[in-house]
Amino acid sequence: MSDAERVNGAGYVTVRVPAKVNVQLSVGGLRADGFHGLANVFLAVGLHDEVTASPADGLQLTAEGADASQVPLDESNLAARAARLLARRHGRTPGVRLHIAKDIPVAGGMAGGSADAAGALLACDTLWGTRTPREELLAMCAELGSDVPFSLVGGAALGRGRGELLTPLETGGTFHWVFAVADGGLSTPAVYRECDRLREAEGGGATVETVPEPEASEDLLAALRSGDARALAGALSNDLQAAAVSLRPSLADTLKTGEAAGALAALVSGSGPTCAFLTGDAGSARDVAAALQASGHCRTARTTTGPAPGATVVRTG
Ligand SMILES: C[C@@](CO)(OP(=O)(O)O)[C@H](O)COP(=O)(O)OP(=O)(O)OC[C@H]1O[C@@H](n2ccc(N)nc2=O)[C@H](O)[C@@H]1O
Ligand SMILES: Nc1ncnc2c1ncn2[C@@H]1O[C@H](COP(=O)(O)OP(=O)(O)O)[C@@H](O)[C@H]1O
Repeated sequence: MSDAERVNGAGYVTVRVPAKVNVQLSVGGLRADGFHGLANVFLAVGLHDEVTASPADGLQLTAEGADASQVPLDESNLAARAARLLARRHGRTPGVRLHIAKDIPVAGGMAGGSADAAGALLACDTLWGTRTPREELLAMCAELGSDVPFSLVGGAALGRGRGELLTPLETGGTFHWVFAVADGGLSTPAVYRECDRLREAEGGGATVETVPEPEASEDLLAALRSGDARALAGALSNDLQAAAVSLRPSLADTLKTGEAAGALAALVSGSGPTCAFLTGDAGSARDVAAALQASGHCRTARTTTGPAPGATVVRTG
């Protein structure tokens, strides 16, 4: 029997996966394995990719959406790597066609590739009827990338280690955000390297011997719990922001434009170059987005809310 016939009745499975913003990204020293220890507070937001898995004899990959041309469709694609990893775990061939409907900016600091990896794992597990235990799925996510476990889980969570060791966090309300999407991405490893370079240039060193172990901010966790946007605005932080701005100085103008238009706070999302603006309500978010759009300091400005649920099966047929 071919993989195409071995599908437990499902013709396709579509999984929806959210983007993230890091409301706190505290970066520790460079570890011997090339990663940095983090206190990474993730918030999932309502920009989504959808990954559809359907039976095929080999592994096929397609993508659609405004940024689809920037998505690698070779072996390096994180969704394809996820399908191969799951197939290997269950001793089967990765017979699947994966289609990515891409709405998360590519290389934008919003974990779009991680979203597709988590989406492909859940879609293939559902299509193949392999019923992988949640803990094993999370371990496979961590193998695929530091941010991938959070894409599966969604909501809000503290990521320790390199970001893969998650503790879910309570949130007391909905936060309104604007995201200024830049033209072109930034490479995550390059931004971490720039962070290390800046630390060394300041004379402090950049390794675990010299940089203190990062900790989650109690004020930030309390603001998330209470749902108080003003309190959250006062507690937002990103240790990679200076490095992202150093590599892309125009981001400073983008951040200022959103603040001047009434955002409660502005910060770079993860490794950037997407800039995130926290606002008090939906109306203020629309105003900030309009000002950003009119300024020409970004390619496009998107309004949305968080927290959003993690990877979810939304359609089967
Ligand atoms: C910066 C963050 C913040 O959430 O996200 P993005 O802004 O890229 O979305 C993450 O740490 C990105 O996580 P992810 O994109 O999954 O990274 P990985 O594939 O695991 O690692 C890619 C590379 O980034 C660097 N890296 C990543 C994670 C980490 N804790 N320390 C690191 O130094 C390493 O150079 C590593 O080789
Ligand atoms: N499914 C995917 N979607 C987007 N990028 C991917 C994917 N698979 C691999 N990549 C690679 O990962 C890099 C980082 O992309 P992405 O996850 O969108 O950004 P970030 O790490 O800034 O959140 C891209 O430049 C691309 O080469």
